[in-house]
Amino acid sequence: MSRAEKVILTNMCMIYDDAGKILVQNRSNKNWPGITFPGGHIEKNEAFHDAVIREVKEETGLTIKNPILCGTKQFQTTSDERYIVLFYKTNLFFGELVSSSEGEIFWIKRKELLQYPLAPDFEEMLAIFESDTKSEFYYQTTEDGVEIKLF
Ligand SMILES: Nc1nc2c([nH]c(=O)n2[C@H]2C[C@H](O)[C@@H](COP(=O)(O)OP(=O)(O)OP(=O)(O)O)O2)c(=O)[nH]1
Repeated sequence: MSRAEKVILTNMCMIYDDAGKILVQNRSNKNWPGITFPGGHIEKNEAFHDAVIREVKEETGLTIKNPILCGTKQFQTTSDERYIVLFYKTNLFFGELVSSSEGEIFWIKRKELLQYPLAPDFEEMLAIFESDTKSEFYYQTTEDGVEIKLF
């Protein structure tokens, strides 16, 4: 029996600077709207590293260097696909900030993040981006529904 499964691969990148700021996107997509980090779908035959650099460029105008894989997020879609988000972070970037149709891009102070209308469960995702001991955000399906697990 085949062990292959349907998977959707995406990425997301936390870009931060040395002054305590992070770059956020106000997603205009009605599907999972709100403040989040830039990112998008990984294309067929594309290295994960190249995909995050491309998505950040498309959505922010910035060119990032040395994105570091720092975690994952997963859930099962209603079409029974495994939806995977690869989390990256970097403080190396250059270029001019330009927003895309995906949503406005702007710098905020990290300590003020919770004052913004975050995308659903983004605060828990951020815990993974910023943790040295946890690297997985997982929506676990239980008899009572779905719960967030951080591993
Ligand atoms: N649609 C959706 N996206 C999510 C969820 N959780 C989560 O981290 N994401 C992230 C993964 C990606 O960074 C981004 C995918 O957004 P999208 O589906 O609008 O894809 P996109 O248009 O940005 O992708 P692309 O066409 O530019 O390649 O959102 C979620 O529950 N639903």
